[in-house]
Amino acid sequence: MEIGAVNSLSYEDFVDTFGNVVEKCPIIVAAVWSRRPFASLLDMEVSINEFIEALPESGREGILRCHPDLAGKDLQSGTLTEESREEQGHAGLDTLDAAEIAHMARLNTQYKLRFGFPFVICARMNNKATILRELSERLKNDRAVELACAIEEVKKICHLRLKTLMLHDLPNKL
Ligand SMILES: NC(=O)N[C@H]1NC(=O)NC1=O
Repeated sequence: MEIGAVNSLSYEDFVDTFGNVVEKCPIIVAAVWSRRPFASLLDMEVSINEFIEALPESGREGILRCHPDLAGKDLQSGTLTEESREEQGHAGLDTLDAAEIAHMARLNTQYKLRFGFPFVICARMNNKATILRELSERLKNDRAVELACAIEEVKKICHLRLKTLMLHDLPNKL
């Protein structure tokens, strides 16, 4: 997929196509559309990241709050977005036993009580063991450090979603 084809998309098609590169936050690509033409996919990704970084703290927290819990109720009830389902499946979170689900839920709850947003990590770059380890470790962070760390994970998820779209899904969509 050529960046030229992306640059020629109407904002409706652009948002339809890239709306979930940041989970349930289509407003981000809707805003970034006006920064076209992009020189490359990387240029578009940089624009998304700059937009996120320019948000006030409440906006960055809001992005995190749009993410589903890992191995949480959306996974159990089949209501995850397609992207999130694939990512959580890739990390093996769809094959946890009851004790592991309960353990993850306890840590997720502890994390949310401490920070006021859900634990976010790039599932495709992890597995169940590293996710549990990171969840326990990051619970010890200061709030500001943790917010920055979680936003970096959002950027990693966005990077892989963009790459997947450009390599596989986009030729079928456009
Ligand atoms: N909570 C959380 O990290 N969710 C996500 N991580 C990821 O890779 N996909 C998600 O939906």
